Amino acid sequence: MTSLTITRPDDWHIHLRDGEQLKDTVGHAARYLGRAIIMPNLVPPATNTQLALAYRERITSHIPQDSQFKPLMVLYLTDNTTVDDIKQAKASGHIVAAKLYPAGATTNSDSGVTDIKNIYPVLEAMQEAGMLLLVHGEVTCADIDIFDREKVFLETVLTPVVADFPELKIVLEHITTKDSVDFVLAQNKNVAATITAHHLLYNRNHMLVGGIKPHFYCLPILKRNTHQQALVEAATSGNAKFFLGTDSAPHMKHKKEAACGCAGSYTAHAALELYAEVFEQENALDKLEAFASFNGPDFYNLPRNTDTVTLVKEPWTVPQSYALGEDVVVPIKANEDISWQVK
Ligand SMILES: NC(=O)N[C@@H](CC(=O)O)C(=O)O
Ligand SMILES: [Zn+2]
Ligand SMILES: [Zn+2]
Repeated sequence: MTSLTITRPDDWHIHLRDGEQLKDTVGHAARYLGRAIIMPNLVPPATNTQLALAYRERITSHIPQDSQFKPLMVLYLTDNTTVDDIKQAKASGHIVAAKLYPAGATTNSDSGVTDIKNIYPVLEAMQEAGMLLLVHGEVTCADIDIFDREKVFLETVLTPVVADFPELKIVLEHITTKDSVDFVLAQNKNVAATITAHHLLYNRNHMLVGGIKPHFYCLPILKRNTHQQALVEAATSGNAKFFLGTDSAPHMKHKKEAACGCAGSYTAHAALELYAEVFEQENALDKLEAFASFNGPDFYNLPRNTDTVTLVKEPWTVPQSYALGEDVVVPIKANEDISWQVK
């Protein structure tokens, strides 16, 4: 196959950052995505409607005229989020979900939730309002191994939440383990998951064998290849519980290539193209449209996009970096070829 036309895709988990970086991150995201769920882990985080809507304005000011890109905003949950915060967010019409960052689990999560019980009234209000809960699913206990943090989160946090809020729609974001695939499959229709391109393309050997590769360091951390294989099977299965969320997370080059490097991998320069490589390898290009363009809006109860984009098989070489404000970001597959591009 040398050309593939699908319904315009959306990205159900992306980081655009803020300030001088926005023109660059929005530029990449707005090239062909219809919508994107914009992560709220800014400094300071977007913890209320006013902050989220102001952030939305800053994003939209960078969307090119000819793009139809639409940012979907997310509220950052803290121990202090109130039921009223949820009601206001829902009423705004622009905030479609709230995000659970266990405090300390990932980049800019220090203001996150320290104990899930602290937000039980908020989860109740979200369930009632029909607002989705997005989850960074890792525990943060010092004595739990970093490779086990997602699995332990399923057992100790998510299992009770699903039992206590059966009507709450939950997206387990950027899943990295077979445990999460099995968990999501075992739940009712209100539990789904996003999968990144980098977790489909890589496992921890890519990050650690032959020298440490900081641009593969993201959270949840890349796991062993058996987990990678389970993710590939889930993504390419056509099952409606799994959909596209790149978790494209730009960090300045010098903050990644450092003695203590930041977590996050940048994929927005080639989001759909990277997934296409995986789906092609699996002989599953016919399933790409469901994963990229149908399952996400269906789960969010939003209309599917009505126009199309076309991928063509014309190899190109990824630049070694892209502008990111005053600095640069090193993308996934820097200096390597990608066989697909969006026309
Ligand atoms: N995935 C990451 O490793 N980093 C993300 C945060 C997140 O999504 O957990 C970031 O904001 O940089
Ligand atoms: Zn996360
Ligand atoms: Zn993320």
